[in-house]
Amino acid sequence: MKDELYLGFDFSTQQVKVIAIDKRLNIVYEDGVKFDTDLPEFKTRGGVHVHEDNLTVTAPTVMWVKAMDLLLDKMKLANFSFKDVIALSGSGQQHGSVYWKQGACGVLKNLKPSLPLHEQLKDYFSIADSPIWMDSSTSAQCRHLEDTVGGAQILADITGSKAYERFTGNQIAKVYQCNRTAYEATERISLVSSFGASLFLGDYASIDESDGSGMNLMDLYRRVWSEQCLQACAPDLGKKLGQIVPSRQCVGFVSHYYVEAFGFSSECRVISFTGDNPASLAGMRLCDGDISVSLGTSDTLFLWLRDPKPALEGHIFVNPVQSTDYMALLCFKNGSLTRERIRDHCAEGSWDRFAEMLAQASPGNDGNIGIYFDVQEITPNTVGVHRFNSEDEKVSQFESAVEVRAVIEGQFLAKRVHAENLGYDIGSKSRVLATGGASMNKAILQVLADIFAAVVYVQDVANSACLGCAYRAKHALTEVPFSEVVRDAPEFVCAAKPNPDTFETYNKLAARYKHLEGLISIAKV
Ligand SMILES: O=C(CO)[C@@H](O)[C@H](O)CF
Repeated sequence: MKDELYLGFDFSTQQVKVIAIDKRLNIVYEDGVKFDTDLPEFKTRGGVHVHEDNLTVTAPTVMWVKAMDLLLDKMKLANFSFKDVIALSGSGQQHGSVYWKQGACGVLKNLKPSLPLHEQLKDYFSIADSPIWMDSSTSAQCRHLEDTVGGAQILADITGSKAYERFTGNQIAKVYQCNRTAYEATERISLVSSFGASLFLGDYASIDESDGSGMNLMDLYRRVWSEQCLQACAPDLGKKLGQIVPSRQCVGFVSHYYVEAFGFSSECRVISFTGDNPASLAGMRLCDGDISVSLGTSDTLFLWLRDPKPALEGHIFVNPVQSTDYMALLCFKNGSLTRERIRDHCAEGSWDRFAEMLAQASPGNDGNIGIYFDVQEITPNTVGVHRFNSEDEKVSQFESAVEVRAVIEGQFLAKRVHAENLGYDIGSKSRVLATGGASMNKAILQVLADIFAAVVYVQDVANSACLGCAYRAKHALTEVPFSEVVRDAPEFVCAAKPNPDTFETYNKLAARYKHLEGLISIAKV
């Protein structure tokens, strides 16, 4: 019987990943290409280049293209049945931007199946190194944008967020101001998500409503570009960005390149790509009332919203699977790379040893609190590593087991405190759905359950963004609600139940964390 497959790709910070599902939602293929190890010629660390100013962070655009070449070749070598793919979609790290040079569209439309993508596209990016979400170099552009529209809260009311350094409008403004020639040589500006869709479409793919919400440029409610925001960032920007489309839009069929080079059906549909976090919301089949914690390069916390209240903290995006609804997101830049640094320094690079040490120190860490912002943090906007003893006195170091517990408790206390700022009720019986690399670590999830006083669930797929895109590809070909399409997906598994004996300890620690984080933020300012 002819199979019916759906593909979900994810252009994330550290790798390009893919998941294939069949019509019963079973995962039938999963793979990835890691930038640092599979493409060492680009000399990235964690998939990125941190520049000397320690604020500018980019990734080579053509590295992402070459990773896609390698991934498709791996699938071909594995005899993946491309001909059975009915539809594909994907996601990309949010906020990053790709600058296509004049003439690039012609090359995209006429890709030669005998050559790899990267060889044909490598000369068609007007900016070779894409700014990405870890960049913090555009504070001046953020202030200008907020001043232009009348202030931070007005910008949040228009776009869903106050101005953030990583948001694409501010990044484009910096390109226009600092690299005018390149900006003027740019025919199209894509997000990483719509760039991925363009590779498959063989044409420029439109930006979707959900990922477009993360640019400080889109009117959140009207779903069109805000003219005043566009003009505040750069001239002729609307033309370079193209139109916005719904996140479930079929943007066309795969280009002849994939039909001839890999055996895709010419009837294989390309469904709009979206941001990695909106895609994770889909992959985790979030329901109203759930809270999701994605523990990846960045840690993100997001929830489904019907009635958004844009604020001066966090973000509101259009919901990727129900366009009348929204999603709230908090992003913590110091995520897995910080945990890995302390694992390497304190636990000989071993997660098993890390888990053993986590168990050596008791919940609450005898009142010791660590705040580890190795790089400029987003939530809140400050940087530095700070350790405090039970008397709130700064100390210069912790012994290893305390340091291990402090980094995990500190990161999760931050998530709880900022979620409560957004109105999340810790006492509610919400489910915490965990995903991302660290969600495979039970010891870490037990701390999450205790701090949130909630049961933590996982699904046996860490790549929720890829899975979400495969689900979205299937959903786009139907007229039923997304929840109907994923109804028979494998249930989430309880990974950790909160220990009630820790509730009082963490209530007190959360209050102290909030106070101490406030102190270090003011000190930074
Ligand atoms: O900036 C973020 C969300 O606003 C990050 O989670 C990126 O999407 C990670 F790729």
